[in-house]
Amino acid sequence: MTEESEPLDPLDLQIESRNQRRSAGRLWQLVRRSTRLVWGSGRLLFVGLLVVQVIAALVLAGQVLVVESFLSAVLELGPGGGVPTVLVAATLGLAGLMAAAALLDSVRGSMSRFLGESVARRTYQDVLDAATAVSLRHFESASFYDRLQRVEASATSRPFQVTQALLGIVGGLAATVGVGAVLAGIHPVLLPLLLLGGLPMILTNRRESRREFQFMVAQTPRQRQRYYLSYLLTTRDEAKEVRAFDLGGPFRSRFDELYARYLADLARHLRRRLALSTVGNLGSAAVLTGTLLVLVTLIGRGAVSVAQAGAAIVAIRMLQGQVQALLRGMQSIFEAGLFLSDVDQFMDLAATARDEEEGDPAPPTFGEITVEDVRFSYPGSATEALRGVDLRIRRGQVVALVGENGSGKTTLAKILAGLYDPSAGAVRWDGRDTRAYSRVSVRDRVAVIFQDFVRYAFTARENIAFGRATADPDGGRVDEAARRAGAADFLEALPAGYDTILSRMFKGGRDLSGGQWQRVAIARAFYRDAQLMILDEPTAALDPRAESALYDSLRSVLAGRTAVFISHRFSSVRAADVIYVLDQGQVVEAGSHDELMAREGMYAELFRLQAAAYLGDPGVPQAR
Ligand SMILES: Nc1ncnc2c1ncn2[C@@H]1O[C@H](COP(=O)(O)OP(=O)(O)OP(=O)(O)O)[C@@H](O)[C@H]1O
Repeated sequence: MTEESEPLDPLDLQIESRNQRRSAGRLWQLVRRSTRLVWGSGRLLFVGLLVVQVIAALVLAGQVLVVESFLSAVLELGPGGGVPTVLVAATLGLAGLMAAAALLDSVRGSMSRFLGESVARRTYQDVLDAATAVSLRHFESASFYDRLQRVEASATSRPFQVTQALLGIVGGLAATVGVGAVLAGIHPVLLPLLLLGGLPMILTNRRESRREFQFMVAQTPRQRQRYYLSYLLTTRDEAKEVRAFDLGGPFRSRFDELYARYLADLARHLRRRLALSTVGNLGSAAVLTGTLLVLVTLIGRGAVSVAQAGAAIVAIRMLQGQVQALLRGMQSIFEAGLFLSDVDQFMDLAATARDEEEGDPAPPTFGEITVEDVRFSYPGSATEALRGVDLRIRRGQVVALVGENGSGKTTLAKILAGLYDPSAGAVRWDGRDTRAYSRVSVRDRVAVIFQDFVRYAFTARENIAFGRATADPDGGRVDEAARRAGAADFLEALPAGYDTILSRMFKGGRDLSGGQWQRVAIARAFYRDAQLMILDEPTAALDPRAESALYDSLRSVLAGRTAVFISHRFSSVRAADVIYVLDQGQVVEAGSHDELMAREGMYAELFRLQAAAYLGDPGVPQAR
């Protein structure tokens, strides 16, 4: 897994160049971005919470005032005298305000939890939309997976953090202003002193959240390896092989090792964070001590009364909490801001992909598809998978692609299906470059089934009808597609017929054999009813009878449509109208079976090799 020799991945650079400035401007920008996010997810609740925050701030300020009158009434109490009305009122007022503060706190907790979940839902929707919209080429990049992992993880927790941070800032500000005004009223010098106490924390918080983000970025690749190992150890398909090869132990050890490294890194990271926050807290405590000393001096000089001093201490205590809430909110928003930029950049990838999707709709059908000098390299790969491929496919033809492993057949199929754009050269439909059409409309005209088609853990009907998922499933067409693919008999025999879930993962579900699954996948392609059908090794798992039946019926199923199929079985290939032989990313031969046999080239050699293996012809070598 050495990355050094690999070409630079452009997504890496975006993280490197991430702007990590901390300034009032950036804070303002983040507050606006977060407000947009929260506002878009639940404006009523958000406004309600802001109102609650402001009321809570007023209640706090009110408490300081009531404490002052309470203390002066207590100090004026003479021995043996009755309890004055003002003291009773102050006591009741204080108790009422404290109860109100506690109540507001609970209300705020419930409301903000619900709002946080609503924001998470909205973010998750956006992330999933973007993940399905991004260009397929991103799925070739490790950095893309790292970012996807971070963004997915952030999508559930960070919106909540952003919501809390915003509310913390608003609440902290309101309370600081309210209580601060009361404190300034007691003596103006106390307020700036107290606010100064927040400064050391501002400075250390900045570094702390930057460290946090860097730590997360550094951990993501190893974290993904860990998730992958846990996936291998807990998923059904992998369970067979993991047991057969007794891989459970080795995978567990790797998992443990990765976890241990993570914990060691986490411990180091937390120690550094703790050191930073200790410095910040000690700084604040020093300023607070100074403030209290000033207060004592002011009492000594008679500049404030004892009752005022008592109220000031309560106010200082409260303000300290509020200033800290404000700072925590700011830190949180900076911290979440780094993740929000991650999310935004992820969304940008999807926006670029959507641009690629723009263009005229592809024509409903075509007379001829030409592939002209097409070249293609996978992102991050130095070698070309296709090196100047030319092809001509006429409407109604059955075209076969053959060649040895890694010769570029599947890559060509992906390009024909509109999943990738060529790096150079063009694919033309009746002379027009397909890049002029929206890719989604090109893909709409194509039905493609890859070797590693997906086995959806949904019903048999859905597995077939996903061939055209934008329309409601059509029962008649599902039956028809299944019949043509030779899947109808065994699907009808399932406990709930076409409504049986094709997985043991869910209750009442049944699994199918490899060949049966392949027929379901072929039925999915038939159901799509597209002008061009691309089948990548469609019969690899079929028994000889099923394979022969499929090819016998292929032309009638196609009914004048076009098919491109990839196969290593020459018995199926020979019936194709045109066969293209690929070798190391280039077409080296093309023609019908008879023409290619007469040429005595690569095709003839591979064909004879396979035929000899079947017939046991001792005159032909059976392996190279
Ligand atoms: N996602 C990828 N990223 C980088 N290189 C890839 C990727 N997929 C395939 N390749 C490389 O591109 C070349 C062509 O691969 P391709 O899958 O098109 O071959 P193929 O002819 O379909 O092979 P097979 O018969 O084994 O299915 C190979 O060298 C392969 O290693």
